[in-house]
Amino acid sequence: MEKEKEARQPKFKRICVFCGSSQGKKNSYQDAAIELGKELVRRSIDLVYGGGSVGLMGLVSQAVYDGGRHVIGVIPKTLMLREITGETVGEVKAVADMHQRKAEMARQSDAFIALPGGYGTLEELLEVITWAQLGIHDKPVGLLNVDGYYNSLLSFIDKAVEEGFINPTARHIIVSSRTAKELMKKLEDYIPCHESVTSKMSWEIEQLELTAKCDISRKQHTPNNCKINDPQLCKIRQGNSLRPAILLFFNLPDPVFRSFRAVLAEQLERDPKEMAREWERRFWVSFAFNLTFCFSTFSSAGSREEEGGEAVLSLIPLIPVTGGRVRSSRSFSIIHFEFLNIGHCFVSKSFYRTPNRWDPLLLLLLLRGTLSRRRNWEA
Ligand SMILES: C/C(=C\CNc1ncnc2c1ncn2[C@@H]1O[C@H](COP(=O)(O)O)[C@@H](O)[C@H]1O)CO
Repeated sequence: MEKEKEARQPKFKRICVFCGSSQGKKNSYQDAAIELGKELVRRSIDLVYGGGSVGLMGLVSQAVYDGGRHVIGVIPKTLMLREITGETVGEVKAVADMHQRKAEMARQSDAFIALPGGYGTLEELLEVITWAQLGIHDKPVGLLNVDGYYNSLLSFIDKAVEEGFINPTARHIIVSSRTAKELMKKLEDYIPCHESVTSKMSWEIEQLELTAKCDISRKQHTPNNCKINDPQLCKIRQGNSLRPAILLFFNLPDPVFRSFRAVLAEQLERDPKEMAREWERRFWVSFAFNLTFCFSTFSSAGSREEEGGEAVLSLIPLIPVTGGRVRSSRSFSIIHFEFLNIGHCFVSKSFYRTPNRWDPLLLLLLLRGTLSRRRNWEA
């Protein structure tokens, strides 16, 4: 029964559809847009698209909306005039510009599909393919090749592979098909097999660094507005405990722990082996620190945020002040402690909500995790 339920779960919750703001000359293009909308509905998938009701965009969004699924139209404020884009069905997300629109559409979706379209569609399609190649995301990208509309693009891409401009493994990023049903199936079966230029996590970290820097410069220019603008972080600063996060870190399975450490080493421009040795040397200091941390709470007392835009967290009452930089993204935050050059940890946002109370079970888990970590400490 459980298995059956699992099998019926859609693989994708939301799919982003790129398509023409014009309808195209052949009826088959319009039929395909409507058919794709209906296929999403049949599979209980919501739609993310560029907003508005013009062209194929209007047809696909109306079909999904009429089928009772959620529709999100992401649209730059300047394009919001009804004369330009028509009425948007469902939810409208206003963004500042075309760059933000693409980022938001990508962030909201689990996969991408391009229907026939013009420059706008091609640009959006090629961008998500490029992002997949660079490892920014690993979501499938499908081309609905209605009546062979994209044959020449696919031949061109094959030529670019032949001529050595596209890596043959990256050719597989594009999944194409002539019908919506078949395309959906292929997208569900898609497994990324190209060599990513770099890992998704490195991109997220890079993004966090940038956000942090932007935050800092924003704060320097607006001294009265220097609070970190993250409700989750505010929760920490109001005194929530991060103990389980530390437990998470210490109890991580070895391969995950090592890959975190490798990412950190890369970020800190350190030799991973040397860093592992240093962590080992400082193990007991690190353990004492984390233990203390485990029974302490965060507070904003002594925060140096105003000065440099960095969150300096006070651990009270056991350690008066220790420094740490907090970088937040949608899915996780990095609390990068600089206490004695140890104690780096990644924190899942969901852990912020933990009730702030002392729990002997947490201590046991910490000890268990720490000791097993100690045994498997080597690089
Ligand atoms: C030019 C026309 C209408 C402009 N209205 C648009 N409204 C919303 N989004 C648009 C519009 N035009 C382009 N886009 C974006 O580009 C993609 C489609 O562009 P294409 O060049 O038509 O392929 C689409 O996904 C939107 O994100 C009247 O034709």
